[in-house]
Amino acid sequence: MTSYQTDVAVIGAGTAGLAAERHARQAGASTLLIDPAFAGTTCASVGCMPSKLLIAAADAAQTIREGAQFGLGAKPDVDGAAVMQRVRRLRDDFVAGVRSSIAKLPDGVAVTARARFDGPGRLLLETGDTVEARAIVIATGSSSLVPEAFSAVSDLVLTNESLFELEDLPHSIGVIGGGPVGLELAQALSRLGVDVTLFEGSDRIGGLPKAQSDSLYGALTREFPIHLNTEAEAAPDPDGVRLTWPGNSAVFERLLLAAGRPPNFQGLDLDRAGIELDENGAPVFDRETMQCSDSAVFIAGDANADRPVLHEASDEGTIAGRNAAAWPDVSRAVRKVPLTVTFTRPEAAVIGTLPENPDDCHTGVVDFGDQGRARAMGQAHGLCHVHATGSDGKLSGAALCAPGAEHLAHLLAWAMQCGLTATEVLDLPFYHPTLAEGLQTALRDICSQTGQAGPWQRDDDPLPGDLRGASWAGCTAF
Ligand SMILES: Cc1cc2nc3c(=O)[nH]c(=O)nc-3n(C[C@H](O)[C@H](O)[C@H](O)COP(=O)(O)OP(=O)(O)OC[C@H]3O[C@@H](n4cnc5c(N)ncnc54)[C@H](O)[C@@H]3O)c2cc1C
Ligand SMILES: NC(=O)c1ccc[n+]([C@@H]2O[C@H](COP(=O)([O-])OP(=O)(O)OC[C@H]3O[C@@H](n4cnc5c(N)ncnc54)[C@H](O)[C@@H]3O)[C@@H](O)[C@H]2O)c1
Repeated sequence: MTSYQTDVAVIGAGTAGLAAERHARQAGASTLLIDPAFAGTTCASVGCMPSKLLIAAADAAQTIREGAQFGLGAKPDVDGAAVMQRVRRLRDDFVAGVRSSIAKLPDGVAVTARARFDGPGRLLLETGDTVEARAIVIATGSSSLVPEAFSAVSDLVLTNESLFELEDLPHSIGVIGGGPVGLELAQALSRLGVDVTLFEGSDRIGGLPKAQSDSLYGALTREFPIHLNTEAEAAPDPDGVRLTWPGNSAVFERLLLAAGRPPNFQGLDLDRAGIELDENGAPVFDRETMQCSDSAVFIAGDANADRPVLHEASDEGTIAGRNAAAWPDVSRAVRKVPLTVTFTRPEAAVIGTLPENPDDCHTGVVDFGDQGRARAMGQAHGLCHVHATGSDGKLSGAALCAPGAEHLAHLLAWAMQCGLTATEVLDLPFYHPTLAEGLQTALRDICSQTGQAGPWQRDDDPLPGDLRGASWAGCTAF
């Protein structure tokens, strides 16, 4: 048995945990990074990267399929086994990259074990070893929810952990859950020739506002059926899984569960950590310090379920690691403008803060069904709302369903983080003909609502490109 003593112990070697350990060590603390597998992060192994690899194959198939509208005749001939092989081959490269950085950790930092709390500042490892730490970072990530209702068909159930291991694509699949995971994978599989039906228990998909959810629903249901407000029941069938829902039933070869990803708290014995837990048993924490109450415990990444996306896991790990090393001198970080992108086609994105009451803000609208570049590309579909507050029309939030939304979302997030108003963004260059040009429509809309003149209408109009008078001209983020 080993009794480890360290300044900072980090539980979980995912994106958040790796960042936390690195930053605690760089701040001069002794560190331990504890993980049962060091599998190379959820993102690289079973999350962001393999899903985007599958989507890339689906995009290639769809480009061929959509050739007809341009006068091109061809049909995709999908070799499912080859598709899955490429997904795994490139995925393994990404994982190898993460593992090689783990291998470069200083000797003795990485400890292979599952950890649980044994008291404030104390961990018990499944190996029987113990850890005493001045501060502890919880970075245990999240896992697919597998509702009890699907236990009778568990041998045919897939999650993001098993899907990418398939040797070949199934003929048909029922997808449970219309969040980002379900939508991205359902559309990719459908475009690769799998017969897909998706079931979403609520009236919206992608966690989007109603208008963008409706717009995305309209685009996706041209490709595969989506049943909203529907929780299907599953039963074994000689040919696979029988799903039954009001008024209907169908048999699928496989079932993909994408019903949410609760934090990995099982077996962590959080009640022994000496921290305050909320009514769901999750640690109460501060988003700007990642500190749990006023304790020496910090929580980062999907484990805190606050902003469960990759770049936030990395940022939160950084904040948690630095503060764990400095504890009790904890500093507050300024968090970035929230940004999420769902890689469906069209993509969906949410940026900043959306208004609870539309009357509280100015809202500019762009209909991508009538946008020049989108029409030229044969992808004219989508709806974008840009919100602004105050009499000056400062951008505060946006929701997009649009072709190229992954890029448009970044432009809007960067503008929001720089504190720009609609009229200031309109002073920036917009190339023609681009999808970004579409945003001008929404921005002008906001200008007309605030009474702020857009460029070319002001008495003191600067010459195009002369930004010296703009309030953000000294913005250090650029
Ligand atoms: C299919 C899919 C696609 C996604 N696509 C995107 C995307 O395109 N863009 C994006 O931004 N985000 C995406 N995400 C989300 C993103 O992957 C996560 O937000 C991110 O990986 C979370 O990192 P993490 O460090 O919190 O968790 P993880 O990387 O999951 O790390 C947690 C670690 O904790 C370890 N652990 C758990 N319990 C214990 C314990 N008791 N003791 C020791 N170790 C423990 C685990 O073994 C694991 O190594 C996707 C997620 C999925 C599932
Ligand atoms: N592109 C990206 O950035 C990306 C991609 C994938 C995942 N992620 C991250 O992973 C997180 C988890 O995504 P997710 O899609 O797994 O979860 P989610 O919680 O976002 O969505 C799950 C959906 O399943 C539905 N649901 C739950 N039980 C159901 C049932 N029995 N029948 C029908 N519907 C049911 C819920 O109503 C919900 O809409 C996301 O919040 C996101 O942050 C990000």
